[in-house]
Amino acid sequence: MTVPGWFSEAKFGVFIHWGPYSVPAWAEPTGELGAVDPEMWFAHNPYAEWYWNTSQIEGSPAYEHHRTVHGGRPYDDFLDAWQAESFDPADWIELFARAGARYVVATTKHHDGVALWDAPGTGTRNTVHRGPHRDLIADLATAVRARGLRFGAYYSGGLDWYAGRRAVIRHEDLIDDYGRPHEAAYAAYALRQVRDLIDRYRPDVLWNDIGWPDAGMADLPDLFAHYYATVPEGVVNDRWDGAHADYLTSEYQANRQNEAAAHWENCRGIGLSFGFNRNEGPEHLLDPAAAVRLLVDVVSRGGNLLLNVGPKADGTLPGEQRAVLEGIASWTAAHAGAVYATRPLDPGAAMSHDGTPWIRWTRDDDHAYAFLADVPDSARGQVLLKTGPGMLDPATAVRLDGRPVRADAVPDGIVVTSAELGAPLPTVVRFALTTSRSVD
Ligand SMILES: CC(C)[C@@H]1NC[C@@H](O)[C@H](O)[C@@H]1O
Repeated sequence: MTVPGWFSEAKFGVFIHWGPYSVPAWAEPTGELGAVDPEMWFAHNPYAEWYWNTSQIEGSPAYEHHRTVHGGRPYDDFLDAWQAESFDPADWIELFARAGARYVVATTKHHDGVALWDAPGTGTRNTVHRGPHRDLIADLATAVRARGLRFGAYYSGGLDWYAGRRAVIRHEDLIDDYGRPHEAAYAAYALRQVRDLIDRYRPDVLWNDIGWPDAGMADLPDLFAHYYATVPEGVVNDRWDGAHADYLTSEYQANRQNEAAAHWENCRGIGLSFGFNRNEGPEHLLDPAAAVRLLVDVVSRGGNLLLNVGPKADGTLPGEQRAVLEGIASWTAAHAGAVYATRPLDPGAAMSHDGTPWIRWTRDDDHAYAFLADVPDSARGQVLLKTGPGMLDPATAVRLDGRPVRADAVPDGIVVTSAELGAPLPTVVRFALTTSRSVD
């Protein structure tokens, strides 16, 4: 499993889930994938992008909502209701870039089968011919690359409730493969669309989801060969039913075992949903400090964070989600050097710590970076960093935000003394790695 340098150095990407589901924008903020009782999941799905499915499960709150608010109208109506009248891709990408994102992955076709480009086989059921009347993938790819970021394409190969089987997925009668389409006709349909995405947009990331149709598995070696020939620095995720993976993915708290891989990416929403969910309040969203600490934790363990935004149907980013990205941006402005193009610090060199204080580490060739947060008042501005003997030079301690810091060697590490260490947003102290010991 190998990845191009740009991907391993990127550390942070932004995911975009945008589609007809952004019109109802309705789900129950039940909880995080991996922490919700699977028996509850489908009928109380917190993923607003699953609205077509959830709203067809009789007795579910989404079913009642769809009946009473939308009169049980066909889901297809939401494509025409989706106008994207305020869509300004450059504004989105500017915010993502300031927040420190190095790549952006956009849904090109989610499970509802609606394409955000003039996809072959969709006729007029796409955003070029209906709803926004725009090639949203071209708009986004152009804006992303104009800002110097990499562009990735998400494609739902394993589920397509329009071109594939329309089985409503309920827990109690869960079809062994979630009602996924496996027939040859759908496999050909999906293959043609992914090849079109490659040829038109040359995505730097090929992010497939929910696997690939059985009848199409034999097509994949040639598809990947074509992809790498077209995009030499391209990278492919792991959701192709085992056919191939340049890196592994985890989602919220699910598949965390994949984070032991050499290359991995954790993805989640800023809230509990990928598509915009009007029912989410501040209590359901990461605040800036939690988002930064999630990024730091993932990077300290050698992964990338792909953090999702769910735009509204009009093309604006929800204010609460913008605020989180702005918070990440202001922290990143002073601390980028401790995050990007770094790698995990050998556990033997220094210990991370959960709780109070919260401690994480990264390193580059010459320095180690300690991230400190939630230092209790009782610590009176002092934190013991448990480090291996002679690995870090306390005399070289520098706070990246420029505030004064003192570091003293003690028998089992280094004591750092500084004011205002207790912020929920991490304070970063940089140390020179001594040449006396290799810490790799
Ligand atoms: C991680 C993200 C891409 C999620 N994958 C599983 C989907 O069912 C979900 O809606 C979302 O796209």
